[in-house]
Amino acid sequence: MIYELTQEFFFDAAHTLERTIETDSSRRIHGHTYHVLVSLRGQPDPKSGMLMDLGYFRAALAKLRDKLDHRFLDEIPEIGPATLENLCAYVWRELEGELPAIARVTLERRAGGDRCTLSRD
Ligand SMILES: Nc1nc2c(c(=O)[nH]1)N=C([C@H](O)[C@H](O)COP(=O)(O)OP(=O)(O)OP(=O)(O)O)CN2
Ligand SMILES: [Zn+2]
Repeated sequence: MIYELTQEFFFDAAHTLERTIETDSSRRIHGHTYHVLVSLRGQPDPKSGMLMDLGYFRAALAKLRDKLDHRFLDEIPEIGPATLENLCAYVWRELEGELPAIARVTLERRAGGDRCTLSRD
C-alpha cells in the first residue's frame, strides 16, 4: 500500500498563445484562473506518522505561487509557451528539489473544463 498526500492552490495569470485555431483570441493577452494540485507519494515516517508535514508542503507551494500569481506567463522563459502541459512540467521542475516525493501535478482551468496531469510511473 502507498499513500498520496495532496495540496491544492490557485493562481491568476495572463498569457498569449500561438495556435492554428482561434488564432486571434489566443494571440491577444488574456487571463485564466489556474488550479494546481500537487501530490506526494510514499510511506509516512513511523515516528511522526507523516509523509511530509503539511506545513513544509504548503510553504513550498506558497513560494511557487508567488512566482506565478498575477504574472504575465510569456515573461517566464522557463515555461515556454504557457500551455497546461508546459505549466505542469514547470511546476514539477520548480518543486522537485524541495519535494522529492512529488508524484503527480495537475493543472486545471475549471471555467473551461480543461485539465492536464503529469505523473511518474
Ligand atoms: N493542449 C492544449 N491546448 C490548448 C491550451 C493548452 O494549454 N493545452 N490552451 C489554450 C489557450 O490557453 C486558450 O486560451 C484556451 O482556449 P479556450 O479553450 O478556447 O478557452 P477560452 O480562453 O476561450 O475560455 P476559458 O473559459 O477562459 O478557458 C488553447 N489550447
Ligand atoms: Zn489562454
